[in-house]
Amino acid sequence: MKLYQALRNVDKFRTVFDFGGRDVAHWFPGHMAKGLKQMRASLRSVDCIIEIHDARIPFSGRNPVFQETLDVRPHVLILNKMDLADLSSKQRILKKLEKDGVRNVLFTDCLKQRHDNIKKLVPMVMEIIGSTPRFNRDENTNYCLMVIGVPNVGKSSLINSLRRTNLQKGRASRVGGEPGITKAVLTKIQVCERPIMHLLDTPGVLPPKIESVETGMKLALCGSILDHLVGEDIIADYLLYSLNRLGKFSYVEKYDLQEPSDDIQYLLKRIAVKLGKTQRVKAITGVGNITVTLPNYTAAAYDFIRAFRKGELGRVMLD
Ligand SMILES: Nc1nc2c(ncn2[C@@H]2O[C@H](COP(=O)(O)OP(=O)(O)OP(=O)(O)O)[C@@H](O)[C@H]2O)c(=O)[nH]1
Repeated sequence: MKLYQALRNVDKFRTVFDFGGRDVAHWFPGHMAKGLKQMRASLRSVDCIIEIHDARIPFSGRNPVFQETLDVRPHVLILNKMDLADLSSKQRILKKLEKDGVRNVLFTDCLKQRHDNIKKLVPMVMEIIGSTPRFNRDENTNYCLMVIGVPNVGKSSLINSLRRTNLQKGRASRVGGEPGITKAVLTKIQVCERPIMHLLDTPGVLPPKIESVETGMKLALCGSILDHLVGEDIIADYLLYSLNRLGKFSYVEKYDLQEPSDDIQYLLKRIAVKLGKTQRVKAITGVGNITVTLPNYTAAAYDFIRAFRKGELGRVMLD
């Protein structure tokens, strides 16, 4: 995509997104409150909290209930899916997090077979625990960590990655493409032999109250809220708005457009035609029956969102 071509359009892009008076209350399934309660109850036996969040939204959608635990236990924030994130402003992110009291941050890509930062986690945790008086069991050399995070952020993948790295063992935790796959509450899984370290895997929990519709939309875009609860069409529109705002125009070439567009209907039509996601519908008109070809907007929206989540539309920073 030629930059000058794209820049010609910049004035045409929306500068704010119209959420159309949406209410996020129903995006938070009730069963998550139960998960949170169980996690709180288990905190006593935990030496360190590993909070995992999406690197594309380092400030949005972290559960404030998790943040409360920061004062209670040592804490590491893992910003996962770094392969999908534009980390050119990494220093700004780290500074802002530090201002918010988050000092131990690690960026990870859990899909990589061997990732250096995954190797760093155990030593980092040991150092943090070592510099904090151990609360409950001075003599005990076994460590217990709790992994927390919003749905679909990669908790299971992290655990599997740690086991691969530290124990040369395979999968212990089921990885899923849909939010809410980790259903069994608090499974204890060993991730290291020396020292003996266990992790409590927890179900993904969303904040009880999502701070704004925009935060909800960012969580949805990153796959933490079931698409149909929010609506594929609006997620796709928010994605287009975000890509344009960030100047990420690789969708133009991918979908054979002439130039960037801010019109989601137009884009979805093009995607539907390109991918053959169209339906032939019989229409009865005043002059007889005709067959028209209609784009399947929902299927096209889904494809657009999926391409983004696979990283095919470029790396982004949504915060
Ligand atoms: N690109 C990318 N994808 C990842 C990464 N880590 C995990 N994923 C993918 O994200 C999806 C969710 O991963 P899981 O490990 O099941 O996430 P989870 O947090 O355990 O999910 P819940 O059980 O729903 O809470 C899967 O499709 C993973 O393959 C990463 O570092 N990069």
